[in-house]
Amino acid sequence: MTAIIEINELSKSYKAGKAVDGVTLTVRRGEIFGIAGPNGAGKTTLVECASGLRRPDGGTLRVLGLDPYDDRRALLQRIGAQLQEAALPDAIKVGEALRMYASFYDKPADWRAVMDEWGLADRRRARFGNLSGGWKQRLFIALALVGNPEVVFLDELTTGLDPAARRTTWGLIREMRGRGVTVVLVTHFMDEAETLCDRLAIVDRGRVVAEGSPRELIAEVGADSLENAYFALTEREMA
Ligand SMILES: Nc1ncnc2c1ncn2[C@@H]1O[C@H](COP(=O)(O)OP(=O)(O)OP(=O)(O)O)[C@@H](O)[C@H]1O
Repeated sequence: MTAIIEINELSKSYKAGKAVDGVTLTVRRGEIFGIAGPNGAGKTTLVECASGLRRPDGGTLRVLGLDPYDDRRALLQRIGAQLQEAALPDAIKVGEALRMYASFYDKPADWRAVMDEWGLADRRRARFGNLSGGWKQRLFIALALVGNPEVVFLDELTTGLDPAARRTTWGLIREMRGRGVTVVLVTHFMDEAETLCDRLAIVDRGRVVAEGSPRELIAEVGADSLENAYFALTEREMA
């Protein structure tokens, strides 16, 4: 399988210290790849480096064959990123948001078709601020896809959702993969990673402590679930 993201010995420090400390990992085209780890492990920093938002201090990083920071104009045309809630004004309507985001891309998808595909047509005139958490997430997914990206980065997409909305969102993420989009998913939920991810990396203190399919990680430490494997791999954090 072709690598779509190749990260080699990547490091990034802030004033307080190293956030990413020699990370090496590969994401393959067409997979759902999870990044899990305790608070402050460096997951968001890693994703920000991969999507061209931060410049790493060391190591190499290629996304779709591009250097995310130096080639970020070209990269931004080919990736999708989940917005933070604050990125949209409450008053914007669903249809307006999709049309606006489509205009940022050279070769966008047909935003009306994306709106239909993701079940948002009935809410086209609804204002963002009036949507429930589940519908906001659905809009964020549609906005991440409106540029026709090859890779999508999702950071804690299901945090704060009720169980039904979470399950629906899992279905939407699988649908993305079904359409050939590679998905990088930062998550705190091991049930989510176990059911959704083809492979994942567990990151702790800026380093990858394990990488593989959920089954491989479970076998690596002889656990009975990914959650217990996660605790075994990161347990010194708990002490
Ligand atoms: N903009 C920033 N300036 C300074 N320090 C930062 C910045 N962003 C993150 N950090 C620090 O870098 C480390 C890694 O943070 P990061 O947000 O990448 O971790 P994370 O794994 O995504 O955490 P969480 O699960 O809590 O979201 C933390 O110690 C954090 O305090």
